[in-house]
Amino acid sequence: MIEFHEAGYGYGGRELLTEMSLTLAPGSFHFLTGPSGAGKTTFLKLCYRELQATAGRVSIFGEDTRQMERDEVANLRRRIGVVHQDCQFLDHLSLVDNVALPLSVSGRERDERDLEDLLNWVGLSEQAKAHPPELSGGERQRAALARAVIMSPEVILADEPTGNVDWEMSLRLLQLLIELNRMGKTVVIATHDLHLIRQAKAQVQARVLRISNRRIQQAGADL
Ligand SMILES: Nc1ncnc2c1ncn2[C@@H]1O[C@H](COP(=O)(O)OP(=O)(O)OP(=O)(O)O)[C@@H](O)[C@H]1O
Repeated sequence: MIEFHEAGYGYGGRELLTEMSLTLAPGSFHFLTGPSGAGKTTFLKLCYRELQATAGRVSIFGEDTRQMERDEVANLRRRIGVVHQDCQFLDHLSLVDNVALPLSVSGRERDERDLEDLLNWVGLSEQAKAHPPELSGGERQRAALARAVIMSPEVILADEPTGNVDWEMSLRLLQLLIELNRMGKTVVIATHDLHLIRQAKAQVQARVLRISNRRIQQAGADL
């Protein structure tokens, strides 16, 4: 589904990530961990071709991302839902309009019933008309997850989806991501939270990738 072949990423003469070879198989569940600044967000950006590898190659859905035209990139992005670290909402739009935004951007029709079901799934039906600044951290994170899945993507990439929320809300978000995985979606979660990883491993077969010294490694059973 997403394959790294000796891929690396550098900028300004500095190599941030190097010699990454790995496959994120369809339906797999991965955690991505590593110290702050190690390159987790950068790795996720390579997974949805927000960035291009500066060495080696990354293939997404069997396509080499190096020679992609703009419309190919747009097509690929529709198949990948991203939960950004900072959520990035438009504050003048209501929560439901923010969640539905990817539909209007891609010219798809919006089905109010589907939207209602989706907000219900993330427990935000009551807040549908609220504006982002009125939402709590946990509500924002759940709204960001709803927006990431509105286009029925095959892959969900979540960048610190449980940052700034309490443990109870972290577990709730984790359950939603596990449900998505059980529906067959490929899930990658970047997180510092080792408790969350342990919790997930009790429920789902998750691989843990750790970025250390610019390289990505599969973490051992100690996690
Ligand atoms: N194109 C670029 N130009 C300059 N700096 C960059 C570029 N790409 C990444 N960086 C830097 O590389 C480092 C890794 O960033 P990244 O956000 O991927 O790390 P991270 O592991 O997600 O960190 P955190 O856990 O703090 O979110 C940061 O210091 C970032 O500022």
